[in-house]
Amino acid sequence: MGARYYGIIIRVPWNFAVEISHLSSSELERSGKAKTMAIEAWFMDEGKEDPRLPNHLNHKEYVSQEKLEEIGLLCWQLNAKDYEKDEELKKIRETRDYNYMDLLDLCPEKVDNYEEKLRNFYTEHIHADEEIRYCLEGSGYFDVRDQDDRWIRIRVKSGDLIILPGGIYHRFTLDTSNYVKLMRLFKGEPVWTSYNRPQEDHPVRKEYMKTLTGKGEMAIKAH
Ligand SMILES: CSCCC(=O)C(=O)O
Ligand SMILES: [Fe+2]
Ligand code: NI
Repeated sequence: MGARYYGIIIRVPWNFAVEISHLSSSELERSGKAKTMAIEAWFMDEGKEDPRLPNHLNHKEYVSQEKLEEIGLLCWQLNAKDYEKDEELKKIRETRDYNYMDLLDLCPEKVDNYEEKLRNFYTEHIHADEEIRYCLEGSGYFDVRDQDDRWIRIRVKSGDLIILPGGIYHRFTLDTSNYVKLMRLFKGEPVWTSYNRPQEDHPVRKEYMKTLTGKGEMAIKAH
């Protein structure tokens, strides 16, 4: 005799079901107590002159963490004051093999060729590897391009850890506070090489573009 079917139907609130179906593997990967509260991000008005201002659109348009994950970004909020002993950070580093670490104190007294570095940071580029930055003090803006090539501005402040996937077009600027202290993490020997746009033939760029298409197709199938 086969298993008997008792006809139990579990009703799941509709929006709860939607939330689960939209849980990305990255969200599932993020375990532990680290807060996954959305980091602040918005679409940029590209016509504005001062890159260090927030440069919102006239009608502010914020970007969700889910949207950021769609384009391959990951972010956590940790306790920056405790970075030397933080178990959450330790776990992220262990899980993702980030064995390299250094600190970048972005001020003219501590950085050689400060102005030139800032200019390079704000020149649209990609890397062959992930860019992992953990903001310990101060703040700044990471701008990333979305699927439609629009700039999304991501505000990082003390406690924000952000991972940009290899191949994503991005840039960085200080904000009007003019100071940031960042931890840089890396898997193995660090490579900081930047490839300025256009890089459509770069193999890592091509791989990255495939991850976007893949997600698009899945989304269509799921509907
Ligand atoms: C100041 S760290 C962020 C700048 C950047 O994109 C990079 O270092 O590659
Ligand atoms: Fe970069
Ligand atoms: Ni959907």
